[in-house]
Amino acid sequence: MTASAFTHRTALSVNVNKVALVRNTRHLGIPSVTRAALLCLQAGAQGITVHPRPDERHIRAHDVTELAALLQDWPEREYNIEGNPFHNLMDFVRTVRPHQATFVPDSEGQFTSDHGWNLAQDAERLRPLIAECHALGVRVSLFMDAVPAQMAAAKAVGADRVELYTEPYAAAWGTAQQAQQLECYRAAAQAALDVGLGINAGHDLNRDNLAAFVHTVPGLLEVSIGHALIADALELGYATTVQAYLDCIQAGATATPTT
Ligand SMILES: CC(=O)[C@@H](O)[C@H](O)COP(=O)(O)O
Ligand SMILES: NCC(=O)COP(=O)(O)O
Repeated sequence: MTASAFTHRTALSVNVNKVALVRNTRHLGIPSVTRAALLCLQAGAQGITVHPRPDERHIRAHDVTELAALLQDWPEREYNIEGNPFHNLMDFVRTVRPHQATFVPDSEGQFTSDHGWNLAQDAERLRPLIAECHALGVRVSLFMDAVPAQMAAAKAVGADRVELYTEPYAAAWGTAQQAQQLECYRAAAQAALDVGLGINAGHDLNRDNLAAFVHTVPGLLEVSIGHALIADALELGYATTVQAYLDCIQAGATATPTT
């Protein structure tokens, strides 16, 4: 896969972790992760994101390879794999060579991502892994807190982009801290731009808080959104789905259904 084919500004990459989470509660293969990804791509999403955690609570190894095969049929769309490169991420990167690897400093079994890299501590360990990704043709984004002073360190270690961790912004949405939080992200993005980094963002972005973020944060290349988007997809689809089941019941009551 080549990163250069992907040029859309403020792309939406749909994180399908939560589809796998539901799928994993039965052995029936539904809902299908690849089918969900296909529907998102058909609906216009510019990319697909997964975060295959070591405990496989949601995305499993076969999902990563099946999604890579799907993305081969969508050459202008982006495949982004997130994870800790000191745990399982690099195995996926070496096998699949996604357009982008997002390095996230999660511990094994972590509930969800809740902080960015401490580069004062981890830069030297990250440097060779970033170089390996580049040798494989894979862009590297580092998951970072919105701290302007950290952006030069992200550039210095060899990252192409940073993904700004947006949970603090999302938590401040609708409170007196909203404007102050937005300013933190604007300043962090400007600092990243100033040193030549691309800017991604994600975590708890949703239909309420997204527009102001896109409007305020300069140079925003990509947002990856999973939890809220999948929840919305469920709710926005209830009416159609309930009607389809009522139609089945009606069909069974009025005629002998074909088997
Ligand atoms: C890096 C990031 O913010 C997302 O990958 C988030 O951690 C999703 O992971 P879960 O779906 O396991 O919460
Ligand atoms: N990188 C963030 C991501 O992929 C999705 O995060 P969330 O929307 O599930 O919080």
